[in-house]
Amino acid sequence: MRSLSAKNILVTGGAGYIGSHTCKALHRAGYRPVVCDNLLHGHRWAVRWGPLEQGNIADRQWLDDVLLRYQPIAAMHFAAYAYVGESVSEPAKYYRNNVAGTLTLLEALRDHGVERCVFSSTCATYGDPETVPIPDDAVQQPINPYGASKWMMERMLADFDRAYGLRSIALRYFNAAGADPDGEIGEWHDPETHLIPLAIAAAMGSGKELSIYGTDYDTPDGTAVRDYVHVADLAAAHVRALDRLLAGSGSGAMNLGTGRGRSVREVIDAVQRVGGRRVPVEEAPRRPGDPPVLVADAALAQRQLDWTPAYSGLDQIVETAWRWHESRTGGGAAEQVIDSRGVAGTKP
Ligand SMILES: NC(=O)c1ccc[n+]([C@@H]2O[C@H](COP(=O)([O-])OP(=O)(O)OC[C@H]3O[C@@H](n4cnc5c(N)ncnc54)[C@H](O)[C@@H]3O)[C@@H](O)[C@H]2O)c1
Ligand SMILES: O=c1ccn([C@@H]2O[C@H](COP(=O)(O)OP(=O)(O)O[C@H]3O[C@H](CO)[C@H](O)[C@H](O)[C@H]3O)[C@@H](O)[C@H]2O)c(=O)[nH]1
Repeated sequence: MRSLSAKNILVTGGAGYIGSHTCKALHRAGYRPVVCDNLLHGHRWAVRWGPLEQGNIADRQWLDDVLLRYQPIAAMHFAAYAYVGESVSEPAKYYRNNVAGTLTLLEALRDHGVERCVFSSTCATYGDPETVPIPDDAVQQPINPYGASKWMMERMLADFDRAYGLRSIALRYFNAAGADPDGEIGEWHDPETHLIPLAIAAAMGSGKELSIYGTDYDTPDGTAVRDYVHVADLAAAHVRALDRLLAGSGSGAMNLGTGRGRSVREVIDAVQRVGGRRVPVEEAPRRPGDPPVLVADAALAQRQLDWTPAYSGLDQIVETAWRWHESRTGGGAAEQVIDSRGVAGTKP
């Protein structure tokens, strides 16, 4: 059966955290997100604004079938593995899924005449930056396989543009955080490694102290500094990038961040302030591969997409994340589970 909607957008990884929030924004903007996700890290409950096609982007036959049935006018490509630490110990897994998977996807898009793609890139492509805030045209020198895989994916997209006319915008997000302001969806990674959900879980009594990874950085309070940007702002930027491509713009790449850095201790203070509960902490050594400071200069997104973050105040981010976490867990600790790899995580 063929769906004749002229506004179908193929969204790989649309059952994941940032992808699902973007599906909601796409739906609001009048598009129909067609989610392609293998549900390895994504959730069926997060797919609410269009159909779910379950499969792996490395499966060309499955992709052909989906592309034939929906005939999307563009793609958004979120599907990837994104654990920096794991990418160091298991690089093959990252190059296989992120790079080889993307190659299969791009070939399929090319062969089915899909000529527009918005891509999830990351500040991890910059490595340890020379200048902070990091300009959009800073040198990309990734320092871990995850960042390298994303850099390679950007390169592939640029080459596919030159050779086959596939126009793309790579959005290099800084630290995605927060949850849908309406409380419908939110962040649920398993295992969770991100600072804000871990700090909230610790405050709610997960029984685990929050480790502060590094207190000896050359920063005002000694802890690492990041640029936290609300996931709803990222979602809005994706829709703007898509509109821009559909209006005929050429390819590009740009940062998405607020331009404001927050230290780990500032984030902990915000969680305590918003949640009204203490975050139990322990000081721990630096996490390998963590740059001291990552802050965006998002001038290009401001100029080309007319994008400025609307929800990315730190307290706003923490409030939405706290509410989401509370709605999933009832304000207590989430059930602890051990997955097949022996990694501790939480169950929604
Ligand atoms: N979370 C962040 O702070 C952040 C920052 C910068 C960039 N990014 C990038 O944004 C994207 C989304 O991140 P997220 O935090 O939402 O991650 P996520 O794990 O929640 O979402 C990724 C989704 O892709 C799916 N997926 C992975 N490999 C697949 C495959 N081969 N075939 C089909 N589906 C597959 C997963 O099941 C998951 O639903 C990723 O590409 C990530 O690298 C995230
Ligand atoms: O338990 C924790 C977890 C994190 N941190 C610190 O908090 C900061 C933020 O860490 P996150 O794990 O939340 O985010 P990252 O900056 O490591 O990672 C994000 O940015 C990366 C680019 O560097 C990738 O794009 C990745 O997908 C994205 O989640 C870092 O300084 C980290 O060391 C802690 O102190 N304790």
